[in-house]
Amino acid sequence: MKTAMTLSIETKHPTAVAVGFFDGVHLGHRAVIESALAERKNGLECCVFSFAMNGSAPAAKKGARLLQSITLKKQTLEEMGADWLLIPHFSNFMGLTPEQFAVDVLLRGLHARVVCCGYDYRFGKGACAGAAELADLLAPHGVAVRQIGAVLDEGRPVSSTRIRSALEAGRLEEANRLLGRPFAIDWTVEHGRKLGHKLGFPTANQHIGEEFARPRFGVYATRVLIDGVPYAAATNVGIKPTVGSDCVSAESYILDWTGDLYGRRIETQFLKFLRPEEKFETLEELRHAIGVDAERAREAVAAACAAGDRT
Ligand SMILES: Cc1cc2nc3c(=O)[nH]c(=O)nc-3n(C[C@H](O)[C@H](O)[C@H](O)COP(=O)(O)O)c2cc1C
Ligand SMILES: Nc1ncnc2c1ncn2[C@@H]1O[C@H](COP(=O)(O)OP(=O)(O)O)[C@@H](O)[C@H]1O
Repeated sequence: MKTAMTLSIETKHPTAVAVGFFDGVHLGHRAVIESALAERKNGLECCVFSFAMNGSAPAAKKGARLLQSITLKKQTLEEMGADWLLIPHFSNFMGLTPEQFAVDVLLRGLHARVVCCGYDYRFGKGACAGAAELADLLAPHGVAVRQIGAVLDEGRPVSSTRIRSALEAGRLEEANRLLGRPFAIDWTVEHGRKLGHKLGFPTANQHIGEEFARPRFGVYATRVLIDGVPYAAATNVGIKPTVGSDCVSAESYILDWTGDLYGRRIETQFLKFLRPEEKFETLEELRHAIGVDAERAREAVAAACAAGDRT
């Protein structure tokens, strides 16, 4: 998959373009992207047109915590089989009229023959246009627009907002079901206070930035991928009230693994919520609790693998 931050691609090959921000690449997003991917059999390349929100964002997305880093989004789309991922800054096209976006970007820049969008897609300056306007603008050029209906779960549309709420409330199973795979973070491992080694449970610390979704504070059974190899782990998300911390992090004690992870990017996939984060009276109580968590995590990860959960 080729990735660019531009509003055009460097080949003249005709494409099927999936348009949307696609935060989390959940089941609803997948339906839109799969519609574009299906055009590969007709000789079109599949191009996903997303964007980055550095400083400017569509009104509907302002302040929303993101479900996924750009690296995880790229990885997911690559696994799905997209040929192109475009992630220009939103500010590079937010001022375009609907016609400029349709003709200059989709048609001339991306050589679109088919454009696939979601049930609530908006575009053009101030989000002034939708799928019907897009179809009207592109039909004279022989470009088809497909609007994909909402994918429902328990009668309600799957949405990034719904997934974020489920995560924050500790309803991890619901979040993972709507995502179609486990919620994951892939931040670089940072140094902590070196207390983990003293407790007998070294932890790989991944800081969760302000702009990203935070699962409910507590302990989770997780799968950690180190260079793509999966290991069971027990991960605490929160502020470590027993020892105190000024930022939110995910700290994973990785079972049956030893080595140095500082500065390395690991993927932590959340499989099961085990318990809320607690303030313990003593470090000995904390140490004991982590030992119990580790065994529960081992069982939960084994059960998830046995149930055929994606690795
Ligand atoms: C499985 C697990 C569960 C944890 N649960 C808690 C908890 O309930 N309360 C808490 O204050 N810290 C909890 N922690 C975080 C520990 O306080 C932290 O890992 C330890 O202090 C080491 O910190 P360091 O990485 O800065 O050295 C947990 C850590 C792990 C790995
Ligand atoms: N089983 C393991 N799980 C997690 N980290 C491990 C493990 N074994 C060794 N490490 C290493 O130890 C570091 C964590 O040690 P710790 O004492 O908790 O220090 P810190 O306070 O910097 O997190 C990790 O970043 C990693 O490099």
